[in-house]
Amino acid sequence: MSTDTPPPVLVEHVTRRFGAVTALDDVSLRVDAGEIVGLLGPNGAGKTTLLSLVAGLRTPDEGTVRLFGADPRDPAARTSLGTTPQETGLPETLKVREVIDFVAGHFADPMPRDEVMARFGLTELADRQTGALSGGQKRRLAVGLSLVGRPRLVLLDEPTTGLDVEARHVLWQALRDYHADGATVIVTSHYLEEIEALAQRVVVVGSGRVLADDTLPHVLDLVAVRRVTLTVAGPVAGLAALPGVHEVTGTSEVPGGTRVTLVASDADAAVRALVTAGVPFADLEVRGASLEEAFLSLTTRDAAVPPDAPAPAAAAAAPALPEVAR
Ligand SMILES: Nc1ncnc2c1ncn2[C@@H]1O[C@H](COP(=O)(O)OP(=O)(O)OP(=O)(O)O)[C@@H](O)[C@H]1O
Repeated sequence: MSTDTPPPVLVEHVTRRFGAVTALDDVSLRVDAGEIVGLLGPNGAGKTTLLSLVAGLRTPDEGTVRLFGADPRDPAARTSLGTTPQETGLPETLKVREVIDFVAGHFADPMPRDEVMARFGLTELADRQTGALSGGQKRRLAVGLSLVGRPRLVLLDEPTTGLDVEARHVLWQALRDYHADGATVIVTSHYLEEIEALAQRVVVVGSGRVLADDTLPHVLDLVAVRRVTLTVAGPVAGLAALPGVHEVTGTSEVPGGTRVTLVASDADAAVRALVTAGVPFADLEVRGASLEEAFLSLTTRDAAVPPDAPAPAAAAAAPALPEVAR
């Protein structure tokens, strides 16, 4: 492939608002051919909006979006695109094989029906009406349909939400196989597990901004936030400034002092600092934080940094994407 082949996805300084809500705020993202990228972020982060811009379903208020170098609203560019939205309506009375054939009829060189069904564990269900499929089966069919046209780029919005473990694994394997065949894949999820199963590169989106864009291991480190809960017999002001601590939450008065929870990226450093500083504490508990808390701490850390200030964590987390060689 020549070096000047346009990437499947190029998003530059895109802002998209819905009334007073800024769903995306100066977002840049480049995805090169053959990448499998996870978009990770809490509800309302802007993931679906970003995919809808890439798919040409919406237009940005500011900035540019290119799909294979073209305007995503250009039907020619979209012929290389396969998408599965969060919710898919399937014609209830059509059988699985009929729906696949119907979609295949729109493409010059579709994936054979048997191959679609084999990849997604649907072979036994070929003659079942889609209205009689389970949620997981419907989802597998919906994702399978997005691949019928052999797209070079696949956008999947929360492909396995609500599925049981087995259905989830079938879907993940099918997506990994399709990626191994050479496709570029972008998948959104709230679930770290899903992103871990699929993505090599992870883009963390929060409050409409790219908070991190890195390899899976680096992002796992970044979101490995801990909750350190302890009872402090004395003032708690100042705990937020301890090394490794992002924020102090859940303060309540209890016998013996104040019960506080520290959200920390480095619980060991925080506890060492507590001891070194001679903070009188008891009933220490250290637990893994939820992904939502990790997002929150990433968001607050990012927001706390003035735009011009050198910010190691935020700078490492959010490189200027178009310039970054991947
Ligand atoms: N059509 C719309 N009208 C008004 N607000 C919208 C619209 N679409 C999205 N938003 C708002 O934009 C923000 C981003 O939403 P978006 O659906 O892109 O987030 P998301 O990360 O995909 O969330 P989820 O994980 O819940 O799907 C949210 O605050 C949402 O309420």
